[in-house]
Amino acid sequence: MTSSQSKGEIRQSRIWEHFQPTSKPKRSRGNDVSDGVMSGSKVLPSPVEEHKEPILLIDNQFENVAEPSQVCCSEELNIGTNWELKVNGLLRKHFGYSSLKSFQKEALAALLAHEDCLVLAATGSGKSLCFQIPALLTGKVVVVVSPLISLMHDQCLKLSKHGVSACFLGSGQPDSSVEQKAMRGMYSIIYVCPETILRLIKPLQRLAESRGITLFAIDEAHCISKWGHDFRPDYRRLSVLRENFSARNLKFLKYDIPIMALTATATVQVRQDILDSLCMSKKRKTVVTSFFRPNLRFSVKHSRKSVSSYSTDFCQLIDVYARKKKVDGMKQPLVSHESHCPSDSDKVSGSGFNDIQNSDIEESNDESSEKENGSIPSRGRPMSVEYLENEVDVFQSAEDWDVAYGEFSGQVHCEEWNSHGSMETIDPPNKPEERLRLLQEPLEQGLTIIYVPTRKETLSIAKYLCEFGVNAAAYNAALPKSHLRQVHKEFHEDSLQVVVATMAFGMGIGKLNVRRIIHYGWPQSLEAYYQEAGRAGRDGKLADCILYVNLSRMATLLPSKRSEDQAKRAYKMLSDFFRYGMNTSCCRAKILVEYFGEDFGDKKCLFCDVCVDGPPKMLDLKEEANILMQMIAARYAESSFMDCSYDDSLCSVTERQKFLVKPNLRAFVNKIREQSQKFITTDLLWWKGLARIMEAKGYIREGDDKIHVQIKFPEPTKRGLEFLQSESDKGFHVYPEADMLYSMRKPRAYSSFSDWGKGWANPEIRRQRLDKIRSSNRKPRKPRIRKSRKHFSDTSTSRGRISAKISQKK
Ligand SMILES: Nc1ncnc2c1ncn2[C@@H]1O[C@H](COP(=O)(O)OP(=O)(O)OP(=O)(O)O)[C@@H](O)[C@H]1O
Ligand SMILES: [Mg+2]
Repeated sequence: MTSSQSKGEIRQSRIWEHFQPTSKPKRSRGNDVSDGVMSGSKVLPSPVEEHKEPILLIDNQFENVAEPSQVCCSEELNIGTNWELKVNGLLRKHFGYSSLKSFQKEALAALLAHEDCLVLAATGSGKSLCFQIPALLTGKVVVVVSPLISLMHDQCLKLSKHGVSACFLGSGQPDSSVEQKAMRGMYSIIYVCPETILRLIKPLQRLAESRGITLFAIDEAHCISKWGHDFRPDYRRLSVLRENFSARNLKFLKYDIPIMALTATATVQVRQDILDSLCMSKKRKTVVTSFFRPNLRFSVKHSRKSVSSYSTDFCQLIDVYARKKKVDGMKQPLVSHESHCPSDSDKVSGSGFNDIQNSDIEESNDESSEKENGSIPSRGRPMSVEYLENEVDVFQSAEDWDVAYGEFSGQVHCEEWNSHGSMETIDPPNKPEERLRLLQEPLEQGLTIIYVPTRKETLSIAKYLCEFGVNAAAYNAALPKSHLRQVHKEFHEDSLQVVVATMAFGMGIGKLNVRRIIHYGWPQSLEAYYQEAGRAGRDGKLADCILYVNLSRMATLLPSKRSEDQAKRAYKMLSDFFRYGMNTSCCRAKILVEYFGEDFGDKKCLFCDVCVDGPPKMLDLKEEANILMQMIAARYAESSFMDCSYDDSLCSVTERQKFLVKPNLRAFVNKIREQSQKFITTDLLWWKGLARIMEAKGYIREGDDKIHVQIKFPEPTKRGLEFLQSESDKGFHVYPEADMLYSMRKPRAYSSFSDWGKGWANPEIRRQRLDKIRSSNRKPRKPRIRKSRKHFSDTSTSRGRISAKISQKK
C-alpha cells in the first residue's frame, strides 16, 4: 500500500514493508535512495571528502565517552555518496543488523540533506535507529528529547551494550559530572527530558560550535500535542530548538540543525500539531510506515470488572503461569514475588488489598444503566476531583518517573546474539497464509502486562494472581521507587511473569517477549490503547491484546483537572474508543490503523475476534428504528412549535418550560415503553446501541453542547426525518453492537407479563400502571422491576423477540 500525499512529501510504505526481513537487502524502486526516487527530494549530500570514522570508545557506564579533541567539528557532513554502505557497516558492527529498513533509510536521507523529518512508524518498528545511526555516521552529537527517565535509561543501557557512547541528563542522573562531560562533547548521544533541555540551550549552542550537533530528535513526539493522549506541556516549548539552533542565529552553522520527530501513534490532527509546535521547516519530509502490527491478535471481552469476576477473567492466565488452584480461600504461599505485593506499610493511602472497591465510575451525568442492566452499583467513594486524581497516574514531567534500574554494564549480552554474531530478529508473519499458520500455534508463555485504570486495581489484581502462584507484581506511580525499580529489573530479566500496572509502566519498553497485553477497563483513547498494546510481540511472534470491559457501562473520563477544552477532547477520544469496544463487525486492526489515517482498504488482519468469529447476524431493526425516530421527531416538532409560538394563550409557562428541557434518550425510551407494550422490557442499553447506530448513519445527532461518550440528547437530522417519512419497504439491516448483544444475552422475561398485560386494555388500569412506572423511574436505582424478573419467564417480550430474531437467523 503506497500512498503519496502533499505533492509527494509524505510517502506511506507498504503495509508489510517494515516487517520484512532486513537481512536480504531489497531493491525496491520506490524506496531506494540510490535510485534517486526518494520522494523527489534532493536528499543526497554532495560528495565530499572521505568519511572519518567517528570516535567511539567502548567502555563502562559513564566513561563511555569520546575525547573532545578527537571529534569532528566540521559543519559539513563528510559522508560521501556511498553512505548506505557505510551505514550497513556501522549497523553490522554495532547492532548486528545487515541493513536499514526502508523507512529508516528515508529518515536518514532527510537528515543528510539537512531536512527536518517527521517519522510515523508502528510501535517496535525500529524508530530509535533513525536517530542513533546519525551519531555514528557523522561523528557529531545527537540530542534526543524523551519523555521518561526509565526510557532514557533503557536506551542508554542498550547503546552501551552496542558500543555507542550515550548518557541521559536530568534529575534521574546520579552522576553530577555527566552533564558537564556531555556539554564538552564526550557522548555521541545525549538523552534529555524536555524540562532539562530548556535550561541547557546555551551549553548546547557551545556544543554545536565545538563537536557539532547533527540532530535534535524528539522521541514519542505525540506528547507535544494537546490533541494527543499523553500531552506534556513542556514538549510544547521545544520550538526553542528551532529558534536557537538556526543558521540565522548561529553564524557558525551553515544549515539549521535538523529536527526529527518520531512517534508510533499520531492522528492526522496530532501530526499537524507536531509540525507546527516544533516550527518544522516547510521543506521537511514526512516518512510514514504502516501502523499495522501483523502479529497482534486483538479481542474485546465483557467483564463485570469487579473482584468477583477475577476468577473468570484470569483463570486462563493462571493456567498459563501457575496451574495451581486456590483451595477454599487458602492463600498459596508466595514465593519470591512476595516483595512485589507491597506490605501494609507500602500501601498508598486508602488503597490496600482488603479495601478493594469497584472503581468503575460512569460518565458523570449519565443515569445509571445498572438499574436497567442488573450490574452492581459502584461502591466506591463519591466521585470527586481529588478522588480521581489520587487514583490514576497522570504524566506531568519526566522527573516524576525516576524508575531507572540497574547500572550500565558496557557488556554485550550473549543471549541476544546468535552464534554468527548477528542479532536474532524474528520477522513478523507478513503474508495472510503465514499469519493463519501462526494462528494455529499455541501462544508462548512469555510475559504479560495487565493495564488497569486505577492504582487500587494494580494491587488487587497482583495480589489475586500471586495467591494462585503467579509471579506477579503491581506497578503504579504511588508505590515506593525501590519497588518500581525492582519490578523493572525483574521484568527485563524475565524473572517476573505478570506486571499489573497503570499507564505509568512501559512507554517505549523494548522487551521482545511480551506475549499478552491485557487492558482491564476502558483505556482513555485509541492512541493510548495502541501504544500500550504495541508493547506486545516485538519479536514478531503471535501476541494477544485483550480488552476486558464492562459492556453495560460507559467508558469513564478518569483524569480531572482539565480545562473545558481539554475535557471535550478527552470525551471525544473516549467516545472513539467506546465505539471500538462496541464494534462487532469490522476488523479491529482496520479500525485501529484507520484511526491513524492509514487506508487499510478491504484488508483484514484475520486474527482479531471479529475476523475469527465473524460478525453477528444482521437484524432488520426497521420497526425499532422507526419508533425511536418517531418519538424524537415528535418531540422535535413540539419543541420547534413551542419556540415559534409567542401566543401565551397557546400554552402555559410551565408547559413552555417543560419543552425547553431537552429530553434525553432515557426519556424517549420510557415513552416508547409507555406506548408500546412490545418494547416494555427492552433494555435502555439496547436502545443506546441502536441510537449509536442511527447516529453513525446520520439519522440523529447530539443535541447537547457538551460532548458525551455516546449520544445522550438525540435530535433528528434531515436524513433521519426522510428515513421516517420514507414509504419504502426496505428494511433497516444492521449488525447489533456489543452492548446490544450483551443486553440480549440472557432473555429477561416476565412470567407475570401475560397477567399484567391482561389489564392493559383497560384505560384506567393502564393509567395507574404508567403512573407507577413513571414514579419508579423518578426514584433512582430502585430495582423494582428487576426484583420480580427472576420469577417469571415469557418469551413474548421484545427482548425475547429480538433474541429470537437472532437465533432464527443463525
Ligand atoms: N534495521 C533493522 N534490522 C533489524 N531489526 C531492527 C532494525 N532496526 C530496528 N530493529 C529492531 O526493532 C526493535 C525495536 O526498535 P525500537 O525500540 O527502535 O522501536 P520503536 O519503533 O522505537 O518502538 P516504540 O514506538 O515502541 O518506541 C529493536 O529491538 C530491533 O530488534
Ligand atoms: Mg521508540
